[in-house]
Amino acid sequence: MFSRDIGIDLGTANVLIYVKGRGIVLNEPSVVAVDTKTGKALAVGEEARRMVGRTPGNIVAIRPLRDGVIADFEITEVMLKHFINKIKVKGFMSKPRILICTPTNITSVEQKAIREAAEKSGGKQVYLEEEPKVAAIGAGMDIFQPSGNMVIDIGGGTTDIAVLSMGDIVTATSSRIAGDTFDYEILNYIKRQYKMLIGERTAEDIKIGVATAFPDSRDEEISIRGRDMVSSLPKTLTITSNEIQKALQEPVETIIQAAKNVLERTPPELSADIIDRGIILTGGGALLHGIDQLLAEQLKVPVVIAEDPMTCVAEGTGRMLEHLDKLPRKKLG
Ligand SMILES: Nc1ncnc2c1ncn2[C@@H]1O[C@H](COP(=O)(O)OP(=O)(O)OP(=O)(O)O)[C@@H](O)[C@H]1O
Repeated sequence: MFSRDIGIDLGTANVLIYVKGRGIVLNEPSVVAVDTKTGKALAVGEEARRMVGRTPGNIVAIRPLRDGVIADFEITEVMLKHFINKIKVKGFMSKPRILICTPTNITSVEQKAIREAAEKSGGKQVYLEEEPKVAAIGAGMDIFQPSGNMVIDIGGGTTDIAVLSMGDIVTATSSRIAGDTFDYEILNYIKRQYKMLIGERTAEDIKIGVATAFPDSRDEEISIRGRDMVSSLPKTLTITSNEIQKALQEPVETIIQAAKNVLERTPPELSADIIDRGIILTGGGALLHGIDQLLAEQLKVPVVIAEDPMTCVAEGTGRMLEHLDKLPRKKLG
């Protein structure tokens, strides 16, 4: 066993771990299945995700980071420990230095909790770094030059929007409207329109399978199953892209508005750079069909989806691990 530095994208939907010299070695959902009678964790990650919405009464599948905050400190710690142990078993390391990415708007209490969870999971030194900065680096932007770069990272629980220059954030905002909100809006739409209850997993399948953010740009159908609210019996429905585009209008508009606010607060020289370089979209929400097209139309700036938007943050931690010794003292644990 030897010590290696590791980077963690501690996301509300997925956790990715990057080991220096190896690349991404773990990519699992941020879910823990807990026995409510004993309080014990029964499964973590992919195994626990398969249980979401399908557990008997005494087992709950918890997403400890729901909505971009640490909703459950203890379970977050259990999850982190489990994942770090899992890669240790593969023989990667003893006491690693850990770089963890967090959303921009987390409180100092939450920062402390993440740091402590990482330390208790075996981290020798823990460094915290803001997610949009690392996402931009992972997407291949050179944020260390004196010029403006803009990134919109749409994750499961948070959307982070930032303009970066000379290695730091110039203007930024973080919103809790992201991938989970899209699922929630779809679930509510089906409830309102068809009086049918569906689970979160089905809502996500609809989003991936047929949804679009840009009107009339996608023409797909999906057959879904749920429970009829009137008869309480199982029911099958066909849902189309057009109706889901309308159901998602409000949260999509909120993200556009947040991006406009960031642009309005951006110094003009940097705005000019952003027109030249375009905005980079990262995070799983960047894969929402048509979101790039709509943002480009509304913001009047070119918009590009990163090559592999869901791994940008983890890849970014990988690049930052090369310079861990040079990170500012304030970031040291
Ligand atoms: N093809 C797709 N179309 C639309 N949304 C998608 C697609 N693929 C994944 N997603 C969504 O991306 C989100 C997860 O993205 P990601 O893994 O980047 O989030 P995270 O980093 O865990 O969250 P956060 O940044 O909020 O902490 C989920 O809401 C998921 O449904």
